[in-house]
Amino acid sequence: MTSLETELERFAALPNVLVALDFDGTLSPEVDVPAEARALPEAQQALIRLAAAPGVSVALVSGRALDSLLEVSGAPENVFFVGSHGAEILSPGEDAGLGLSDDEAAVVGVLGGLLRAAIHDVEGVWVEDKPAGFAVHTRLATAADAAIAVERLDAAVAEIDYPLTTRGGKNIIEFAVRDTTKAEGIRYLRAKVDADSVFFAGDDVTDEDAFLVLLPGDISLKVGEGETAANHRVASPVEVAQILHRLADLRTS
Ligand SMILES: O=P(O)(O)OC[C@H]1O[C@H](O[C@H]2O[C@H](CO)[C@@H](O)[C@H](O)[C@H]2O)[C@H](O)[C@@H](O)[C@@H]1O
Repeated sequence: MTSLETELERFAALPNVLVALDFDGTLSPEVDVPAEARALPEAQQALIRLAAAPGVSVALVSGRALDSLLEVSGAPENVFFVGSHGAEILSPGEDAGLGLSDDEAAVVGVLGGLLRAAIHDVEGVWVEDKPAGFAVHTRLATAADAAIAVERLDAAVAEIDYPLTTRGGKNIIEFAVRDTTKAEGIRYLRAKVDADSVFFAGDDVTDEDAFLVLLPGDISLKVGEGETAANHRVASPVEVAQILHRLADLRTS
């Protein structure tokens, strides 16, 4: 396999490129309270450098609700923000809107109560509201309690007569009325900026959807352990930040 350095050099020499990045676990180390997550300062600095470089479009492609991503990312305004696993897209200078249908809004209204009732007495498990559904966090629960929560949640959502999308992730299970994935986000962005090549880095199972729609000549970077379709791997967000700075150096040299 071609080395990452060789691929970065080729990528940086192209006229028009897209650098797309997952947030939690990729730019930010994982923390117990999602609202307290922040991009590493080195990563934030690299985003600013890349977003200022001619012919480079930068995007954050996250499972977070768009508002939450805007709050924690610290990214400059001239980047693309893709939230809710591709359901919310904010392009620089444009408006974003999810626009749930009445049916979708009604399901979200009922779903939250069912999920909360299902896990209310399971220690360390809590429900995060999102625009198109909910994320149930189990990071602070024991493995046994997390398993109880998942069993109860499965039973609760079975009561809903609607084709919900369920997504797993790191200490999280999500239920949504939209079935978008990060693949749609990457496809949209590639076309929007007419990218000659795409770099995408991510750490979680939902990032695999994005890796799977990358094309020959794109660069895929998995962060941390676990099976992946990506071609390259690093151990942590610290190394991601170093790679982004290397890209910025190559692009501006
Ligand atoms: O696609 P991402 O940018 O990786 O977002 C995925 C989810 O991120 C958040 O949860 C994850 O990060 C938290 C903070 O580090 C951590 O506490 C939690 O265990 C992780 O699952 C966010 O809360 C979710 O809404 C996102 O879907």
